[in-house]
Amino acid sequence: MKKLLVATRNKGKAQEIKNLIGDFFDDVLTLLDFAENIHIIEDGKTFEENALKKAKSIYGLYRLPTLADDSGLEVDALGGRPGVYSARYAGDNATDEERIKKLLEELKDVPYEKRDAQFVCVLVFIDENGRVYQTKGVCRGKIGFEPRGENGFGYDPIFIPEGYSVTFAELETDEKNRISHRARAFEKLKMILGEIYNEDTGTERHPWNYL
Ligand SMILES: O=c1nc[nH]c2c1ncn2[C@H]1C[C@H](O)[C@@H](COP(=O)(O)OP(=O)(O)OP(=O)(O)O)O1
Ligand SMILES: [Mg+2]
Repeated sequence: MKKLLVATRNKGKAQEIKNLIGDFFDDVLTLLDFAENIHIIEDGKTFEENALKKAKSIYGLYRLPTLADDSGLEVDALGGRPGVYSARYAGDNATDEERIKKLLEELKDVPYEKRDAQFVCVLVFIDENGRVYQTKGVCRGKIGFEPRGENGFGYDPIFIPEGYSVTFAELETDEKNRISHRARAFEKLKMILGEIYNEDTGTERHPWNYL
């Protein structure tokens, strides 16, 4: 019975991770399944630092295979903000709606041509032996002028991925999970998991190729 612990409290993110992880693990648990109220302070300056901190904190407690996802939205017109502060952009206890409202307000005078942005996802995986692996995925797009769609979570209702005219929240779950920043980071992670857990792939084990 192979377990994976996912160091997240975000329901939407947890669901996507369960859809994206594949069948390397029999059981995928998140912090939402734990009785204890584990709280990790995300004080890193980069997605990489925060993902590593989340993964190490949980691995240190349970010594089981552990995955952390640190992600966020970088808006070109704002010099990359909110970036690593995406979750806390409108204060610690704000809702997704409040974060979206604040971002739209900040961008109210920015024309469509200048509303480029990207979602970034950094995954850190620590295996049962304590080895650390990291992957990253980026998805470019535009910030819309008003929220549209009901699917997904977070900033999905205002993010229009490149090549589309609808928001992430208007896409079917499966479609978002084919093209998102998280999907791209998972494609690389799954190559690594394939090498760690299916030794018969015949490929050499050089995880740094996937950074
Ligand atoms: O696909 C996405 N679609 C919409 N919004 C997204 C996405 N991916 C990240 N985001 C937003 C949510 C949150 O405002 C921030 C991530 O912050 P981040 O610290 O990584 O996650 P979190 O605090 O919500 O949960 P946790 O740290 O427990 O995993 O970027
Ligand atoms: Mg967080």
